Amino acid sequence: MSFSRSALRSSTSAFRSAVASQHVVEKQAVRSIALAASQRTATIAAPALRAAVSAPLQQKRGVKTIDFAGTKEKVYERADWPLEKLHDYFKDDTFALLGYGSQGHGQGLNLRDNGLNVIVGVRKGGVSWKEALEDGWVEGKNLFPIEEAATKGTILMNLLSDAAQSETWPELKKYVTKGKTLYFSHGFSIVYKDQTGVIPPSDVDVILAAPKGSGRTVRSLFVEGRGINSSVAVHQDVTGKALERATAMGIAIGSGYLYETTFEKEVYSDLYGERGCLMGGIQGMFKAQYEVLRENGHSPSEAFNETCEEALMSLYPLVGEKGMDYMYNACSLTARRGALDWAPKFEAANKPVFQELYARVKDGSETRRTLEFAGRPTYREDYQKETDAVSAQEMWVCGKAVRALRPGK
Ligand SMILES: NC(=O)C1=CN([C@@H]2O[C@H](COP(=O)(O)OP(=O)(O)OC[C@H]3O[C@@H](n4cnc5c(N)ncnc54)[C@H](OP(=O)(O)O)[C@@H]3O)[C@@H](O)[C@H]2O)C=CC1
Ligand SMILES: CC(=O)[C@](C)(O)C(=O)O
Ligand SMILES: [Mg+2]
Ligand SMILES: [Mg+2]
Repeated sequence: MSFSRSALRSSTSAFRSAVASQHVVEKQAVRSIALAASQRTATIAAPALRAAVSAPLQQKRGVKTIDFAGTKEKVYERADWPLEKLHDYFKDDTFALLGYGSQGHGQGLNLRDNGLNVIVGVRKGGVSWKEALEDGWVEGKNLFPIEEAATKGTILMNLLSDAAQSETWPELKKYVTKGKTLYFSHGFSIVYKDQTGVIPPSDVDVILAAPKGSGRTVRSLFVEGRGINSSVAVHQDVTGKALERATAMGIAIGSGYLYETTFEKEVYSDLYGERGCLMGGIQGMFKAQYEVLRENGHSPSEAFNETCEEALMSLYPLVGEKGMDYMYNACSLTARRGALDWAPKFEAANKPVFQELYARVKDGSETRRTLEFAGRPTYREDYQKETDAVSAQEMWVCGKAVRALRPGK
């Protein structure tokens, strides 16, 4: 008897998740030598390993309420859902992943590697269709036009673009029938229903697992045996099991930890964050700093190194790894003194901008703008023009040259 591809995949991914869980245990210093030994033999004894690893982990953990800086919040984790449990839980389900953008790619491949029954539904002949074929999805087997996938699926994963979700809803809602589960990775369509028109029938569970990062990272962390943080929420609970289902799905798509929230809180914070510190804010802050350096006679490379390169290659990764205080302590006393003095000034200057942004997210202005933009017949060209203009900024042209000089390139 030879190994089937999916059996192989599920045993290797079981190994990955076991190894990832192992990291957590290591950190807690409760790792036993016996477990380490079984980990080394995992490739030849995956089922035995799974049993050996998951059983003790289940007993040791199970913490559901964690104190985050004085506020207790609910968190679910991968150790609660060993692969066998996921397989059993979803044994009668077909995940119909509708859309194959950044999230469709990451979540779809992770579900597939976890050995779950997943099919992809995208427009035939579109860019996503081609990309899905390149990723090994097979037409007629696990790759279908959207309507066909929606018919076959028991769990409809709406991973179309947010604008396309509202555009396709009049057609798609026919397939959202009693007993199915409707899943999103964003609260957009549901929360801004007055703008999107997405109002699910009252006899289906409506759930969310929203990775807090790019779909590319959803995939790369999973492949490394780690897992992304995701938010998890329930909009409609018909079965009484919606939260459990959302949690199981969050793990199945490759999350490591799941943070419980609501659709509303998820979408408000997400739209706010990406416009702020995650994307819009850093572009604006970098550019302002760079320009003042240039206005004062500094060369492009000096301005870029002192603004972007040092931030991204040296100091920010330290913050990510061990916190702001660690990064401060890794810098000179001179730098620390100045940063402590200037941080409150930046905070005061930025806070009104953040307040305005949050209000615009909450009152629907930001989603209205997105839908209006995506509805323009020329939106692709318009978008390209705007991002080309960013790439053409001297700072990023210079950045290209600096990146090319990184040792090891
Ligand atoms: N990008 C990310 O990393 C994150 C995204 N999310 C959320 O996940 C969801 C999916 O986002 P993302 O993965 O970025 O995908 P995109 O927003 O890039 O959307 C891409 C998909 O939508 C399809 N699509 C677009 N227009 C239409 C249409 N009119 N009819 C049918 N299909 C259409 C595309 O198909 P085609 O190729 O055929 O055009 C493609 O498969 C969104 O809700 C988003 O907010 C959440 C967390 C992070
Ligand atoms: C990657 C992510 O989570 C974002 C920035 O919110 C998004 O792509 O919408
Ligand atoms: Mg996000
Ligand atoms: Mg977002």
